Amino acid sequence: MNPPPPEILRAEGICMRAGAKPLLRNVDFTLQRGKIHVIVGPNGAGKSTLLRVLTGEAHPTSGSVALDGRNLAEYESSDLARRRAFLPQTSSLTFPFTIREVVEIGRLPYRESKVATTAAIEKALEKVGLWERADEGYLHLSGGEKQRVHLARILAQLGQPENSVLILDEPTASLDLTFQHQVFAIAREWAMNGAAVLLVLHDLNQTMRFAETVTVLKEGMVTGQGTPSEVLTPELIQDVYHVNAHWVESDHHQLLAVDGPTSPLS
Ligand SMILES: Nc1ncnc2c1ncn2[C@@H]1O[C@H](COP(=O)(O)OP(=O)(O)OP(=O)(O)O)[C@@H](O)[C@H]1O
Repeated sequence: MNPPPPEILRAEGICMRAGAKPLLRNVDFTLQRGKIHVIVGPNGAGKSTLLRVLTGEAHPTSGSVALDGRNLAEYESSDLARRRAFLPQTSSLTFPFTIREVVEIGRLPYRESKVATTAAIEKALEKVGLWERADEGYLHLSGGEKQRVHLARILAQLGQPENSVLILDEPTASLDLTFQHQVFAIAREWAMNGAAVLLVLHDLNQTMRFAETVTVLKEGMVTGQGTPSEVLTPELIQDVYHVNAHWVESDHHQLLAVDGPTSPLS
């Protein structure tokens, strides 16, 4: 059997408005199997809005999103759920579930035996370091622990990695250093197994280190797209974030040294 084509998701000419306010302006975007793509941009640039369009949660005012050449709207919801999973910045859940039960929600798109469900839950919870605590209540967990449970839930939701798109919105925001690295290890592992991984990040150091390709959004428009070292130049950073900064070589990585704002914030 031929391997699937590298491109898995294509968004073309995405425009989104809220009333008269343009949120996204003519955004083009592709995701490749086996690669980590990162979206960066200032607060309010439209990153989360774009993710909601790419997952099919929000409908663009114009433009289209296709997964393996088929418009998202043409997929059965359970088929789509097995193929793309989305971790939003925050997930609200107020019912007194156990950790295991929250992750089990990820298996709803599957018709399978109890044994298979338990195995999938265990595998996902092991990845985020919470298997030992599977029977604890979810509601009393810390913010970072809850986020790890939801990460396990969406990992459990996905089927074959090479047919999957894993989308995480600021996944490291509430995590300590250990679990930040765990999230990147999970993202890398899924990409190595053939998934397309899409992350929204604010940290340009993490972006430089983990992204194969990057899209920079500013005021709903793409202002840069390509490899991190091509795109994240001091000039672009100054234009987008209004700070003077330069990259410094450090052992195996590049680190961003921020010299300060280009002008005082008003
Ligand atoms: N339904 C809506 N109605 C009106 N405005 C909206 C709506 N959804 C988003 N916006 C606005 O669109 C802009 C982009 O929001 P979005 O959440 O996509 O930004 P973001 O780049 O993810 O920001 P952050 O980095 O702060 O998370 C914001 O100004 C937001 O207030």
